[in-house]
Amino acid sequence: MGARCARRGRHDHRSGPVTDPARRAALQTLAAVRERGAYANLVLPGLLRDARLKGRDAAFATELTYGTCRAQGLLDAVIESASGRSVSDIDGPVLDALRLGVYQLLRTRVGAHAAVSETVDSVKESAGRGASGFANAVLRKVARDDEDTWVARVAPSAADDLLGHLAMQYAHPRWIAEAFWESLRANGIRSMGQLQALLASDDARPPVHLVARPGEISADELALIVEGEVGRLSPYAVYLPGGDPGALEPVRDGLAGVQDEGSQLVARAAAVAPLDGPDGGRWLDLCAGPGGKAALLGSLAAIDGARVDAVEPAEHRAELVRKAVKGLPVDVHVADGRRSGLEPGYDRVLVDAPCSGIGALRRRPEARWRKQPADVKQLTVLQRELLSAAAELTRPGGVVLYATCSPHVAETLGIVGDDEVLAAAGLERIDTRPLVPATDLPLGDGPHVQLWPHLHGTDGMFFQALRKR
Ligand SMILES: C[S@@+](CC[C@H](N)C(=O)[O-])C[C@H]1O[C@@H](n2cnc3c(N)ncnc32)[C@H](O)[C@@H]1O
Repeated sequence: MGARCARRGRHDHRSGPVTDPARRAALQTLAAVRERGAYANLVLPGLLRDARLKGRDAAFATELTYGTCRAQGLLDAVIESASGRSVSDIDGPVLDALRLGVYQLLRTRVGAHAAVSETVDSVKESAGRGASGFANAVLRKVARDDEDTWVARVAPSAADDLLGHLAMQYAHPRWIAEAFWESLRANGIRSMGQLQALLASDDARPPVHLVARPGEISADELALIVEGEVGRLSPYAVYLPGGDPGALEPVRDGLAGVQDEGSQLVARAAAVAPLDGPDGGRWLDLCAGPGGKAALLGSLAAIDGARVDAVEPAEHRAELVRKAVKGLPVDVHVADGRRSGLEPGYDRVLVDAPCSGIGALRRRPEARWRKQPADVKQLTVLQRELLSAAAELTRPGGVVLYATCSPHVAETLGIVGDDEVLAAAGLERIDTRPLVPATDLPLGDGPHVQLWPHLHGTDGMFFQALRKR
């Protein structure tokens, strides 16, 4: 279930501006997401700064904004049921306010009176009296019942359609819940309880993971400084209990960064996978932007005396890679990975392929409602082409590490589980599980690794190591 806000009716009695600054920042972000396809996590921090919101107020605004984005499908179903109107017939600013209001009513401990009156006031301000009367009627109706009652009303019945029910309950588009279920089964997990746990953890506020840069600081030292907890899987991971990671001294000084633990494991696997023959120190990151894995690979390369070429076709993303790898033995190339023009003979090649990203939805609040099943088909063509380009650039006995932040079968086993694709590229699968440091957590039957938020606490990363014949 979504994380609950701990604040009750703080904004009941106010003077001054009609909408309080936290809700105003949330509404502005929701409008940017709806009108211009903005990313909530890129828009909100600037608005918080402009409004000088800090500490608990910033946390409140963040929870409202991201929670409302994540839960949109469920909120819309409730709004449609309570209003008798399709959300497509409701004006954008009114719909934003209703979503924010319904989120507060169903998924936070904000008092009902505050949630309704704040929403009604903001609608009056943005859309006039008539619209505010409509918002008032809808919210009062929603406020009569709790989340479970509304889910029972708007979701398919669990007895007839359990997957559809769970998708609505945990605010996921049905096609994504179906893709998760297909992937769980392909990974030998056949219980609907596991699907439920996966959707629930994907629907909750994600923990912040830090990476302690190898050669700069250890995870133990970092955990001590930031009062965090050392990670369970990656030797570089630290879990941050809360607060703004950008404000931490080790992050500001470049000793640590923000990176999901699963992504850390991928970069590490690319650096430690066993080669046939000695490592000549030529490493390649073929899909590098924005540079999180390139930075970790670069730190490991520095220790091993290796050098990394990092390829990224989008100039603005290549610039992010340059910033991320500053001071490390990494050369950034703006190029299409399918025809990079680089000299073949690499010992290690990471293909962190462009993918649907449905394994990392918890970190991208609005993404699940924007993605379409058709995106996947197009991406699989590109994924195959990048894998084949990677194979051509790898020396015999070298390793290609294919990874996605998606568990979708078409993007994972559909690519590296396809014997014809691998034979054409001269690649063979090697057991990837030993590339994850010893753990009690289940890693499946291999030879790939599929991580899951509910089992491993990471994003849903997939990776498979492949040896070039
Ligand atoms: C999943 S992201 C990589 C994330 C990155 N490895 C990191 O850890 O920060 C995939 C990247 O591939 C890039 N990309 C898209 N098409 C590509 C192509 N034809 N060749 C190489 N990279 C491509 C995208 O711009 C995107 O930056």
